[in-house]
Amino acid sequence: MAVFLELSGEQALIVGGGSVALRRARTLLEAGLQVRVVAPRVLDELAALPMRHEARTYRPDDVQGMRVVVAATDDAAVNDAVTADARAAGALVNHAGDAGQGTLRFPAVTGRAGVQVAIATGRELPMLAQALREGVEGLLPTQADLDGWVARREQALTMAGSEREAALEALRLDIRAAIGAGLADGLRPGSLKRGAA
Ligand SMILES: C[C@@]1(CC(=O)O)c2cc3[nH]c(cc4nc(cc5[nH]c(cc(n2)[C@H]1CCC(=O)O)[C@@](C)(CC(=O)O)[C@@H]5CCC(=O)O)C(CC(=O)O)=C4CCC(=O)O)c(CCC(=O)O)c3CC(=O)O
Ligand SMILES: NC(=O)C1=CN([C@@H]2O[C@H](COP(=O)(O)OP(=O)(O)OC[C@H]3O[C@@H](n4cnc5c(N)ncnc54)[C@H](O)[C@@H]3O)[C@@H](O)[C@H]2O)C=CC1
Repeated sequence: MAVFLELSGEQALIVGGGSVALRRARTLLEAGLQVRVVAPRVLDELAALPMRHEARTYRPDDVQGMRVVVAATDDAAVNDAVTADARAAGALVNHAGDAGQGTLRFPAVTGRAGVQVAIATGRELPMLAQALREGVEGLLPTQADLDGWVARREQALTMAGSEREAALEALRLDIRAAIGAGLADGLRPGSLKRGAA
């Protein structure tokens, strides 16, 4: 199920301190969560982030009170245990090595000016998610586009009856045309390579 979560200010636990933990820490901090990391060793880039680090191995009571838990150690048995403990404690949990055990999957994300696009492949194929993300990036409207469209929509909503419908339809067509222009640009000959012809 695809949803956008509003978890600003909530507590998150990341178990593990490697490159996956670093990616998850950046995502969670950007979303405004308070991040605690439990791992004997963490990457320097992770240590530099505004999070609390406890330099030790995982203990089952670490998940208590957490809204989000990430199991990202290099030990599959530990990740399995963290995931089971977190589920039992009612937290949302991501298992880095076997996402199907958890309740949270992390998509490839792109966005601009509040518009967000998240991509999941329904399997473990991150390079497809990354390629699709790159394809979508060029379609994102600018802040000025968005401001103009919001103003036009608000104006249309003050109208009544067929006038309102016509104004909304004109806006819909203009938005589609703008996105379509971005698509056409991305599909110029040679810009999409499907392997040897
Ligand atoms: C299930 C999922 C996790 C989940 O949802 O919890 C998952 C699983 C696994 N990834 C693996 C490997 C890598 N993943 C990345 C990068 C990303 N992986 C992401 C998502 C997901 N990865 C979810 C499915 C997404 C989907 O397909 O819908 C992205 C989009 C988001 C993010 O993680 O931040 C982010 C790109 C962000 C961006 O650029 O926008 C890189 C680095 C790179 O490519 O540069 C590598 C190393 C290269 C390689 O191996 O490909 C492995 C093998 C591990 C092993 O070695 O055993 C597994 C596990 C397995 O396959 O079992
Ligand atoms: N979802 C994804 O996109 C990806 C998932 N993976 C999976 O995620 C796992 C982790 O990958 P990396 O971050 O590259 O690992 P890594 O090897 O760089 O880091 C492992 C971390 O786990 C910590 N750790 C080990 N035992 C622990 C314990 N008992 N308690 C707390 N911390 C402990 C270590 O101190 C270290 O910080 C991989 O084993 C793989 O299964 C790997 C690459 C991408």
